Amino acid sequence: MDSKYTSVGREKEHRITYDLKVKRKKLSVESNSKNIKEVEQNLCFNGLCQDSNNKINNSLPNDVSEDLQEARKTLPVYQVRFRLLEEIRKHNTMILIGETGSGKTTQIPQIIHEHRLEGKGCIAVTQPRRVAAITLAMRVAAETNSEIGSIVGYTVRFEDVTSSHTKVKYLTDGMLLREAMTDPLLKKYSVIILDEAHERTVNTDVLFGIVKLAQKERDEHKVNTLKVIVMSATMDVDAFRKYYNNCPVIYLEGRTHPVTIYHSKTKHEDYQYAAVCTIFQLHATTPADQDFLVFLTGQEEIETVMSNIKQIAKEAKGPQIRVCPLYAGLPAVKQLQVWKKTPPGMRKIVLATNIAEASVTIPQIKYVIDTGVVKERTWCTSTGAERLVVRACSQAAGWQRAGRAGRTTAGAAYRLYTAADFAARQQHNTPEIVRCPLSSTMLMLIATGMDPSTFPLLDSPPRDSIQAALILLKEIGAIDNENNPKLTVLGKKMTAFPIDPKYSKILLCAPEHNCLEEALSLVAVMSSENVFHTPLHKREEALKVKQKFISPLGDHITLLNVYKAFCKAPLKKQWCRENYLNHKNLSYASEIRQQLLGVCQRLNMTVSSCGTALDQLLKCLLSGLFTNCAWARAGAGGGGRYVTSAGVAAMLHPSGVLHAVRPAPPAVLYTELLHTKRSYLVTVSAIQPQWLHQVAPEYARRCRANR
Ligand SMILES: Nc1ncnc2c1ncn2[C@@H]1O[C@H](COP(=O)(O)OP(=O)(O)OP(=O)(O)O)[C@@H](O)[C@H]1O
Repeated sequence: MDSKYTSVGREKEHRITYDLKVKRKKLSVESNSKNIKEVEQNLCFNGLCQDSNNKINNSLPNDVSEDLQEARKTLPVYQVRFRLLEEIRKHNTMILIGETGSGKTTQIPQIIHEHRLEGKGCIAVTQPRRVAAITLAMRVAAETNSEIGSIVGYTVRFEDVTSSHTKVKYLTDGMLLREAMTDPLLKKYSVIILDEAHERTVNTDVLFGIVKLAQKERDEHKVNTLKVIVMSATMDVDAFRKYYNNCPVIYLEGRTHPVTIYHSKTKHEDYQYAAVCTIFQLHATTPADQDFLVFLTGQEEIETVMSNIKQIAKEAKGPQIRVCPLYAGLPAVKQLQVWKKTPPGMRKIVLATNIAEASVTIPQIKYVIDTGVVKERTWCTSTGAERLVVRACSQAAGWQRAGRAGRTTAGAAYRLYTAADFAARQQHNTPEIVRCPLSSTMLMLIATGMDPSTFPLLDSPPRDSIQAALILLKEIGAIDNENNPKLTVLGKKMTAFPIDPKYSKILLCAPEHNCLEEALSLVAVMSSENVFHTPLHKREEALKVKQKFISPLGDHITLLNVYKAFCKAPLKKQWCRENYLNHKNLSYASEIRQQLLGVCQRLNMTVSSCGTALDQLLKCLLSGLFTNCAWARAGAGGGGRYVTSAGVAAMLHPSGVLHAVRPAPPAVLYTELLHTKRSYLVTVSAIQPQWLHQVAPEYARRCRANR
């Protein structure tokens, strides 16, 4: 037993101390054996089995009523609200651990507000993902019987649904960071709840430091006290506790509904195939009102599995199926369709990336199918190359995924990997801050008046990453120097845009090139996902159709042509289908454009068009992306081989329009450097080498000297 930890238990209303690790093990208790047996019989040909050690269960009643108020009362957090309030009153910082679905995110802010603990201030609850922030706010508004945006609201990128009356605000961690740029002490808030701390997104990691410093400074200057609550079901408690000066850890026991966990008996070579098999095995044997949630790695994979399901469903036994995709690049309206009830007799199958992994409740999900993989972007500081890797997710992610079942009724999670595989996985997520480019983060830190070299981070990123980010910011003119950086006038304007600083630089330079109309469209499309849809079986046809959009200047102008044609098309969905374009991604781009235009208007920028003078647009692109130049390699036989300004040998990506052009242009501008088996330049345009001297003379001189 360790006196560091406090447990507030449903059955134990008095304070007890536990060693958390022992406690977590104790949660894995015996399950309902009848249930397991039935499932085993139905699924035996897929090699799935029940693992009696990895089952979440509890002794709570299973009688969730339709009435929201009654439902609240059954949640473990609600049961211990008075003890919890006492702890919150007593401590200004605390860590709160509680099972998935126990009511941390929906109940704690409400309980604080019901007892007016926030005083004149507001309660902020941060979420790593926008879909979680929106749906949680909607749920809590419904529970408090208030209109969304009044007492309970949300703020996510490009959308603020709050008012002066808002007391409980769900917001993405990125949005709270943006608020910190104008008010580093976050004075508006008296309570900040940092939820899903285990996710370790770069924004959450920075926020940990921002609130820690804000709290200290507010204490020192006797500004209203800031209470900080760090929450998760699966976090690395010891590391966090140390970071927050040995603050108390409150452990909340119990969950409302049990979740039984099954592991595959054997390893699956093809997890997509295993997922589809599992879906149809369950589909044939379970009632229609029990929905499925399947975790996959990305949009393309989701679309492939979706089309497989639709194909097989035509002949499969079982109820009618509605398949709903859920991934970050999906327009907000489409994401929220996942929460729409299906008509009686129809089963919903949600195919999601890890954006549905934490925080969200999709009410009818009974079964979670966890492929156990995640797609992660990693980045190389020295070359600027990004790598997209599909890798095994952490144990914490596995627990979170399982926790999406058992929210409104008992559920089960089918892990398409073995128990031994699970046991061998890393316990916690690798912090994003150690593997991603930091220019946006550094810009935000500098904007809040922090010194990047002394800023307290839970895990420090490699020194090279910080240095590379500062050099880039200096080069694009956002800061005055790298050692004691201050924002320039341009840098200050860049912070108004919630996008990569290279992209905001493009927009800010656009008026002088007379091309803000086009730059907005292009930046919006580049901020969305791939707009081309090239099905394998119709590849030739799709490529033929693409010809009508192609510009000899390269991929950027081709993308612009697509976007312009999309805007003009009257029947957009049908038009996209006929032209092998992704309707969802183009609609999302149009949403982003609208929001970016709003920022430009607030900054009084002149929105004009360069018409056919597309050189102007390319020069403007270069003003933000000049560090992304590459030169044709001498003696490479004009075969599309290039070397980047960082000295990386790379080829034009075969999907690009310049790939087949001979002779290959002497100099190009690229959006992305991607490493797979080889290094590729992705989304490329031809440029005139002298343009670089015009838009970034200092950088051009250095490049020439290095070449
Ligand atoms: N949109 C919703 N529809 C139906 N029930 C909901 C919804 N949101 C929350 N609930 C109910 O409230 C419970 C508590 O949800 P809450 O998000 O507060 O839990 P949590 O402890 O924060 O979980 P997690 O750690 O997974 O984020 C859910 O298990 C579910 O029963």
